[in-house]
Amino acid sequence: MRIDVFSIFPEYLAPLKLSLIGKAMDAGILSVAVHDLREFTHDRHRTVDDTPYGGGAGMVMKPEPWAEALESVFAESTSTDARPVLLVPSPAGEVFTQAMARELATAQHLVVACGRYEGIDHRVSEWSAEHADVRFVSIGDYVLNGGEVAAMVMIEAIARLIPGTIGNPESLTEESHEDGLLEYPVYTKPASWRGHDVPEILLSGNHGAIARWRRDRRLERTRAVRPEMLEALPAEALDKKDRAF
Ligand SMILES: Nc1ncccc1[N+](=O)[O-]
Repeated sequence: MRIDVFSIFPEYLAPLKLSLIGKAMDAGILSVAVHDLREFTHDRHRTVDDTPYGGGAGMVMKPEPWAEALESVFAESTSTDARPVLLVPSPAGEVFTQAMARELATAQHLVVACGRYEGIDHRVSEWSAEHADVRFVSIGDYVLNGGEVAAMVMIEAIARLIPGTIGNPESLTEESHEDGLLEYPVYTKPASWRGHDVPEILLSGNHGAIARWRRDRRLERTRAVRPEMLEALPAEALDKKDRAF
């Protein structure tokens, strides 16, 4: 997968080079390029914003720098069969979920437009729709100062699902939100620590009982913290023992 991120604060995206994403990039599984939007301006002040038509506070990002920036990578989209996906982090977007991360992990080319100020001139997304699949996506119902942090969140959630990125794919199976239940509590040595002991069952070596215990903890935690997730589960996802729990 190729990811191109555009921002007026490219240094905000520097942490992407660390840890898993860094390794995936070194392994050639993933390429992430961060571009400075101001490289696509031509005036002395490298202007990217202007006052909003219709009045109102704040500034709006001008269309032309964005069009030149996006054009520079839309054209390079290696795969002719799949159009690039343009992700626009926005509080007005569809909510980002694990299911969406899985869907986007199959894309060949992701382009992320990090807006600042009051947002990007809407015509940019209209124009982009001729060249890419445009998705406005929100990471949550709160307002950030720009799209950069949201871009980091989404890129990490997506990139870690690309085969080969995570060392042990097994570790992806029983994670929160992967199959509709929250994950079970985890423990490691020492067995007894400051008066708190690891649940006996986990030391028993009885793998069937351990699997049941873990499943019960997942049901318990999901019911306590996210009951709506339990309601949303398809009937066949819960076996008889689950329902008895
Ligand atoms: N919540 C947000 N606030 C500002 C920009 C982007 C955002 N988001 O969720 O993607």
